Amino acid sequence: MRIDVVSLFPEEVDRCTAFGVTGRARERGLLQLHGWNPRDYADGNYRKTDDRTFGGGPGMVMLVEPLRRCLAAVREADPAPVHVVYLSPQGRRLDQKRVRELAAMPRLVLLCGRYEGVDERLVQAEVDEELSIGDYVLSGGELAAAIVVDTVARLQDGALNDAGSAEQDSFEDGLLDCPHYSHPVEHAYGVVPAVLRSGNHAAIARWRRQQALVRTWQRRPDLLEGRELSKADRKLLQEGLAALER
Ligand SMILES: Nc1nonc1C(=O)NCc1ccc(Cl)cc1
Repeated sequence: MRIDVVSLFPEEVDRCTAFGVTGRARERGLLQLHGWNPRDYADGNYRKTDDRTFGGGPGMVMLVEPLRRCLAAVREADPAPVHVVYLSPQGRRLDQKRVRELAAMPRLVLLCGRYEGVDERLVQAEVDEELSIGDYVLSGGELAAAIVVDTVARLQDGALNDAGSAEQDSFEDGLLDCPHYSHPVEHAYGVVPAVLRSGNHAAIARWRRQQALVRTWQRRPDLLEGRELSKADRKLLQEGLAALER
């Protein structure tokens, strides 16, 4: 998968995705990341990329023309069709379902804004999708872009070892993850649940599913709204909640 990042600070996304699973996916060529700076496509001695906003008020707006030229160069750089994503608080909220869809695309272009915004005419003419990582305001779109790169990189074939891909499948079905434990079995902070050391894989899978259901019910009931739980899941959840009462 190829991702092109358009940003006044392309190195920020490069550095945020150069480590761990994402860094390895890049080293293995599972993900190619290219940075582009609209300042390289701006005119004049100051290579102006922003200017005052019409209508008055504080702040500057990113100019349409340097971005247009930059995006033309990005499209030109590879024959694969692009899907242009603009990161902003006005976008649709990113979730794992959309991450999976983005991860299956051959190319993504991530447009990172700075200042108060991007000239709306550029957004209307060039952007396929506006995405938000949450209801708060960052100083620029770069950290949001890095999150998109991270989430799609780990879904590339070969990015996670087998165990990792199994682990992410459990989370993928829209529930919160179950608790995890490792050595030592006994510690001042508590003991590892016996079922996890029983070697009974069916019981372990059942316990993990029950924990995921109970946690989701307690912490993120919104994830269960409008979701038809199977009979088995409903039983697991009820049993798990009852156990908390005891
Ligand atoms: N929340 C978010 N989810 O995605 N992006 C954000 C965010 O705050 N971007 C900051 C931002 C975005 C565009 C411009 Cl022009 C300036 C600053």
